[in-house]
Amino acid sequence: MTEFKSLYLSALRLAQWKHPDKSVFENTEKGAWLLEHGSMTERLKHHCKELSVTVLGISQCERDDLTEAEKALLNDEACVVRDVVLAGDGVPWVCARTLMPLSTLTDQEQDIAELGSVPLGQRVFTHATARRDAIEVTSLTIENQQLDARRSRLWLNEKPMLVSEIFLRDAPIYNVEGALDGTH
Ligand SMILES: C=C(O[C@@H]1C=C(C(=O)O)C=C[C@H]1O)C(=O)O
Repeated sequence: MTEFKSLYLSALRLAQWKHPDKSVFENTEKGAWLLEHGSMTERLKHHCKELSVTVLGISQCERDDLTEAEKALLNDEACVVRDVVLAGDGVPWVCARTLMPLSTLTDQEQDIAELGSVPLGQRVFTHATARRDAIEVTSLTIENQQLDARRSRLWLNEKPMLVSEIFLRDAPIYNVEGALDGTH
């Protein structure tokens, strides 16, 4: 799993995010994935029998270690960082890094820092107040593979988290057949 931490998570940390050009993504399968406002977990589950989450690490990121964009999108405060790999039937599909401000992890949201192998989306999107905004995208070339990635802000009880996801080479986002079934 160290490959994921060094290769993919560091690429996510250094990514240059861009606002998606709707004309490029509108009515495309890739756009449907990258601009998904609902649960990515649910979307991925439609393409496998079992979706699993492996936690690569839980750490703390001090305020000064956030980028200016991360400070602006969050509450400009220290965060818990959750690094995971999501796998469909054992095949790694998404590497994800979530910044959770300490003020988000309060009251009913205290448990989110200790989700373990429960997918974050499964916890967040069962709540009526859950919503996603500030979706940005990029393309990352890692080991000669061009991979799609996105960053978005999740809100739960009006408290933010910033989720970055890189879609690994076997992810269904790249599966043209997946577009044929029209389900997700
Ligand atoms: C935010 C979501 O949760 C997914 C699961 C994650 C986790 O368990 O840490 C992180 C990012 C997402 O791919 C989602 O399903 O939309």
